[in-house]
This record gives sequence, structure tokens and C-alpha cells, in this order.
Amino acid sequence: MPIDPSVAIGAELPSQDFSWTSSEVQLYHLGLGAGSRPTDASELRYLRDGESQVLPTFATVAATFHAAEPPKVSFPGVEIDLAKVVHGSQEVVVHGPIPANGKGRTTTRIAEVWDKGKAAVIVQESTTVDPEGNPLWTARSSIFARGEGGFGGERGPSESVELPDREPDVEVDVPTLPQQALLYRLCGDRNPLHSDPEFAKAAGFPAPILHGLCTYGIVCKAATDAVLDGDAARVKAFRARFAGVVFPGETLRVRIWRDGDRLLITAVVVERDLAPALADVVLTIA
Ligand SMILES: CCCCCCC[C@@H](O)CC(=O)SCCNC(=O)CCNC(=O)[C@H](O)C(C)(C)COP(=O)(O)OP(=O)(O)OC[C@H]1O[C@@H](n2cnc3c(N)ncnc32)[C@H](O)[C@@H]1OP(=O)(O)O
Repeated sequence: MPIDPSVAIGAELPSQDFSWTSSEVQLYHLGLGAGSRPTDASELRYLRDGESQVLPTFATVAATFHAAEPPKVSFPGVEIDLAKVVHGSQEVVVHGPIPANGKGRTTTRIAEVWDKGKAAVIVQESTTVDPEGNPLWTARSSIFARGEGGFGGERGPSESVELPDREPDVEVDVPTLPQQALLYRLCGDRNPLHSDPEFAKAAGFPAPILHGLCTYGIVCKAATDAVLDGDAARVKAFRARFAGVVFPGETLRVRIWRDGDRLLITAVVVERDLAPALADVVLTIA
């Protein structure tokens, strides 16, 4: 049985020990398109040796940055073909600014497995601490496994973020590069869905798609730059649902509403009639 929720839910995955330096941080930021204005001091804050500021979304790549193989969707009670899986949602909460150099240990558990009929949604939660045991960040993510529902599990909640009934306070267009996914995969997600045209076709897409976490980081950076003076330390938490695919080279239109200590955000694809890319995006300001 590819999914057995009675085994999966609550299962602890092996913990991961890792370290990072400002080189990984800079490569991550480059993978999000940072540095496109190389004479702009605020842009260069993401790209300094030793003292680079770190977007909280770096938390999504830190533990697996040096992976060189495609990920496996193989956990206790879960065995799924990678070609059936897309990233569903992501949330990161940081307990302070992420340092430019550091060490961490991540522990992960499978928190929920939902049966959406035509698909399964598998939710993981992880906690990362420094070598002294101080919390660095927590994360929650889901994968959406197409064709893997119908195992008799619960459907789970339907959650969405209500947007204000007014035009966005800020709107920015962010171009992505045709080679964006080929660059971003060097941050550890070697899923061929993002680099191999034949694999992408077999998975049902006309061409390789952009990593969801690349779009996620791009949009967090865009909001940080447009509303938070480019100061990554002002981002406490960032969450999003992956609402539609993005192809490398497309332009993201990022719409931002101020809402107290939060920014409510959507991202759509300009070239495809504003097709949704990210929805239910909430940036919590520190
Ligand atoms: C260990 C390593 C593992 C590997 C991890 C992945 C590695 C990465 O390399 C993979 C990627 O980066 S893939 C790229 C990023 N993701 C995407 O592009 C997905 C974009 N979204 C879609 O295509 C559709 O919204 C889609 C397909 C997600 C859903 O669309 P539909 O099929 O039309 O679904 P819909 O009818 O709208 O809803 C059905 C039920 O599912 C829930 N749901 C919808 N979107 C969800 C999402 N994104 N995440 C979680 N749940 C979601 C709905 O709420 C609905 O349930 P209910 O009826 O109970 O409300």
C-alpha cells in the first residue's frame, strides 16, 4: 500500500545535522534572482561575504543544501513515485534572524495525511535548533500526491486567507530567468521535474516547472524589498500555498495588502492571463 496513514501519522524521520556559510546563503539568494541590480546597495545586502543578511526562506534549503540526488518520497507508511508529487504548501517561522554562518539539527515528523480523493496531502513539521539546543526555526510543509488518494483517510480542513476588498497596496512584477530552475536546483532540490524535459512530460507538464520553493523565496524577497525596506530581519514568518505552476522565464506579479503586522500576498503569472502561482500567502512582520 503506497500510503498507510496509521503508520505514517506521527512517524519521526531521521534527524539531519548540517552547517552553512555565507557562500550557501549567497547562492540561495542568487537562485531567487538577487543581484539583478548589482549597483544597488540594498540588493547587495543579500550577497555579502561573511555578513550577508539571510532571508528566512533559506530555512527551506539549509538542511539539504548539498544534496546531489533527486529526493525520494519514501517515509514510514508512505511510498510514492516522485513524478506524482508537487509541493503543496510551505510555512517557515524563524525565532530570530538566521545568521550568515551556522550549524543546525533538524527533526521532522509526519504530522498529517489527508485523503483528497484524487490526491493525498502529506504534511510534515520540522524543528531546527543550533548546537546549544536553541531554536532557530520551525517549518511546516505539505506535498500533494496526484492519484494517491482514495485510501480511506480523512479529507482534512479547507483553509484559505481572505483578502481585503480593495486594490493591493503594493504591486511588483518580478521576472524570472529561463535558467532559474537550473540555478536554483544547486541549492539541493535535484528533482528532475525542474530540469529534465522528458521527466516533466511524463509527469504531465509541457516543460520543466520552477521549484515551488524558488517561487516562495522570490515572493518573500519581493515583499521584503517592496514593503520592509529590504530588511530580511523584519520577517518573522512566511507561508504560502502553491496554487499553480510557474515556468522558468515567466514574470510573477506580486500583489501585497498591508494588514496590521501581516502582509497578505498573492502571486500570479503575467504571461498566462494572471494564472495563480501562490495563494494564501501571509508574511508576519517581526
Ligand atoms: C521528500 C521530498 C518530497 C518532494 C517534495 C516536492 C519537491 C519539489 O521539487 C516539487 C515542486 O517544487 S513542484 C512545484 C511547486 N508546486 C506546484 O507548482 C503546484 C501548483 N499547484 C497546482 O498545480 C494545483 O493547485 C494542485 C495540483 C496542487 C491542486 O489542484 P487541483 O488538483 O485542481 O486541486 P483542487 O481541486 O483545487 O483541490 C482538491 C483538494 O486539495 C486541496 N488542495 C488544493 N491545492 C492544494 C495545495 N497546494 N496544497 C495542499 N492542498 C491542496 C484542496 O483544498 C482540496 O481539498 P478540499 O476539497 O478538502 O478543500
